[in-house]
This record gives sequence, structure tokens and C-alpha cells, in this order.
Amino acid sequence: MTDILHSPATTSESTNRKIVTPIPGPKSVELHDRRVKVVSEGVSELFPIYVDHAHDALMVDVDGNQFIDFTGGIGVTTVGHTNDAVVEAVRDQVGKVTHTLFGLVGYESYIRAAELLAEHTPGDFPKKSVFVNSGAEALENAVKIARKFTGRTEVAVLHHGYHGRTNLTAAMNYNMHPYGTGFGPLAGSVHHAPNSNPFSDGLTGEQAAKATITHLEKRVGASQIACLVVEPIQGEGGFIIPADGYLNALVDWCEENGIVYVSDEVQSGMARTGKYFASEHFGIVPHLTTSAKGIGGGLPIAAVTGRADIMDASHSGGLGGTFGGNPVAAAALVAVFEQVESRGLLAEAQRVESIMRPRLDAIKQRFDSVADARGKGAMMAIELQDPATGEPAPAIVKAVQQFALHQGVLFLTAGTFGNVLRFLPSVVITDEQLHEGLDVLEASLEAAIAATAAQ
Ligand SMILES: Cc1ncc(COP(=O)(O)O)c(CNCCCC(=O)O)c1O
Repeated sequence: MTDILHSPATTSESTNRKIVTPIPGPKSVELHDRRVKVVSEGVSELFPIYVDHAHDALMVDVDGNQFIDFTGGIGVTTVGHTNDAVVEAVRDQVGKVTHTLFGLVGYESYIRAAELLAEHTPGDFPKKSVFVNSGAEALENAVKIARKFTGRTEVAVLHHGYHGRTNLTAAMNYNMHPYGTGFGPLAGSVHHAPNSNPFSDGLTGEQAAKATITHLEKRVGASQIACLVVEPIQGEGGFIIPADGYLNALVDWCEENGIVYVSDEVQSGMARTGKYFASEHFGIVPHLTTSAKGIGGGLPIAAVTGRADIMDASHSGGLGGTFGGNPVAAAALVAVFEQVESRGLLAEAQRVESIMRPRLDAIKQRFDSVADARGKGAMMAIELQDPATGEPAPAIVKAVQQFALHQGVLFLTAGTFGNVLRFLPSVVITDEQLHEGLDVLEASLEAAIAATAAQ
């Protein structure tokens, strides 16, 4: 197999990429050696590098190697690493008050953050929010609120979905490993139904919705279901975009049966797809929307936002937690929304798609192993299969990721079968950085496919 892991990096002419040591460099190796002594083995170590600083779409490790970042820390730094306005808002806030616990002593930024989410999440009805610290915590609370509002217990989710690493959200995930293996017993009352994946199932939205609804009606009973939790574009599952009409049919079914429709926009939300929330692409209005990742611009904050009557179903004191909506994170959220508005970042996400889509389509035409190219805005992906058998090709995906790392570009994988390369760059990435990263993608695919074929 060609030793693509150590091919000399061709970055000397680049102002965006700079590889000045072996990967990992000596300081990263030293940090790794310290890490293994004090950090649980349970925490993954995907890239063997350690960051020193980052800004916009570029990241520099402790050895001075510079990378174009197509991961965004899994879709968090949508407005860019160390976005200037976010940094300024955090700096202004952190010296004034860092914590009170909003349920004890309130502060304006929590309220402003809730006003922004009420304004920009889908739906023109009165909306309220509660803030928590992670996407999983938002999903946990969305389920609590739906159960309280309906008086029902059962939770419906879709195949290939992902919702977190807590006991309940691990039960809601499609992939048991690595999120739930050995951590059980996981929460009950969670029911998995078929999703819509037109690339692989060939079903129309109507046909796929019938399959989903029939499964839930027969296996659970609509009258028992508190909520149906759906990612409008499934993220960890591989950037799966449902067939036209699928989500609309699910929302209608929920409306008809008193089921709370929860749109999990943790990965697809906050300008990522060129809309504030991906639900807008499909013309659906969820009852509740969960958000996290990009809303905080790198600071940990997550939210459940939705119909005021549903959000108010909880008794006072039923929702909360120590750090939820922390003043510093809330200030960052407000800055993120201001950045999206003032810099036209929805259009920037569309610019990213306008550059990536034709190049990914061309890559699909060039390489038989690339079976699909898909996505919306700055949430694009390619799916790799063995052209002879149609089986998933995760080995090539991993090899591409490794080769690109050594060429100064960070790519993420995804997909139930690990055969998807997903791209989550910040929407402030430059055209030049996009094209350079895609050049490396193409070279990495060529090297990885050749190396795999030579095995
Ligand atoms: C749709 C959707 N809902 C919920 C979550 C969970 O958000 P947390 O902030 O990671 O808890 C996610 C987080 N996805 C990245 C997980 C990374 C990892 O843990 O290895 C998501 O994408």
C-alpha cells in the first residue's frame, strides 16, 4: 500500500496550509504522552495534533503546522474560529459577571438570546426557550417537555439518527456503538422507525413517510407517543437529506395525533445550511426546535425553543440546571446572531455551497468510488462505495482523511457505515481556502483509491 500517510506535503506555495514538521510534531507528541497518563481512554483522539491557535477557517498546531479546517469542531465554529465579535462579546462579559445561575439571579443576555431564537426559529407563533449546556441536554429537555405537555411517555426517533451521549439520547441514537455499548441499561420507551434516504431507498417522500408512520402506529400506537424527534438533515448518519414531502407528512401526522414534533437542529441549524434553520428548506414548522453547536460560536450553550404553550407545560422549577444559558455563553450567542445578520452569513453559507457543489459533482464524475455528492449550504458530503459491489467503502474514507491531514487539511467522516466524508467549514472560509481544500480532497481520493486498490 502506498505510504500516503507520509507523502511529502506540497504546501510550500500555500499561504493557507503550512506543514513544517512530521505529523504529529514533537510538541504534539509530548502532549500526547502527557495525555495518556491523565485522560480517559474513552475520549477519542482522531487527529494526533494539538492546537495552539485558530481563526476563521485556519488552525495552527503547537508545532507551527497550519491547517485548513473543514470540521468546525463538528459544526460549531460556523462564524469562524475566534470570531472577532464573539471574542469581544466574551471579553466584555467575562469581566463583569461569569455566573449566577439564571434561575437564582437573572441577566439580560439570557433573555436577549431567547428573543433571538424566538425570532429566528421557524413558526410565527409565540415561542419560548430554555437554555442548557449541550445538544444532548437539549434533547433530554425536549423529551421532558413533550412528555409533560402530552401526558404521554413514548419517544419516536428515526433510523440513522443521532442525538447525544446521555443515557436517554444514546437510546435515541441509531448507532449503538460507540455511544451506548456497555453503558446500559439505556432508557426505555424509545422507538426507532425507518427514515427517508432517497439515495439508498429510492422511495418518494410520501412512500417513506407511510413506512415511518405505519411502523410507529403498529409498533407503538400514535396515542402513546409524546414526541417524534427528527433531524431535518441527519448529521452523524451521513448528511442524509430526506425526500421531498417526507418531513411535511410527518409533521402533519404529528399534528393529527397530538404528537410533539421536535426538530433536532443541533448540527443543521444556525446558518449552517444557508437558512437560520434547515427546517426552512423543507417548509416545515416544528413544535420544538433543539439547537446547540453553532449558536454559541464555540462557547457551550444549547436550547430548546418552541411553542410557548408547550414550553410552559413544565411546572416551575422543572427545567434548569447550574450553567444553562451561562452569561458568557449567552453573550457569545447574541454576538453570533448579530454576525449572521451584519455580515450576511446566510448568503455566505450559500456561497460555500455554490463553490463546493460543482466541484463535488465533478469529483463524483471522476471517481467511481464516489457514489453520491449532497448537502445544503456549508453542510456538504460525499458518500463512498465499492463501485463493484455497492458496499460502503469506509477504508477509503479513512485513508483520505489521513492523507489530507498530512497535506494540511482537516476532514471529518460520518455515516452509519463510516463511508461518508462530510464538510462543515466555517461560512467565513475564503473561496481560495475552499478550492485549496477541495484540491487536497481530490488528490487524497486519488491516492487513497490507488492505495486501496494496490492492497
Ligand atoms: C443532531 C445532533 N443532535 C445532538 C447532538 C449532541 O450534541 P452534544 O453537544 O454533543 O451533546 C449532536 C452532536 N453531534 C456531534 C457528536 C460528537 C461526539 O460526541 O462525538 C448532533 O449532531
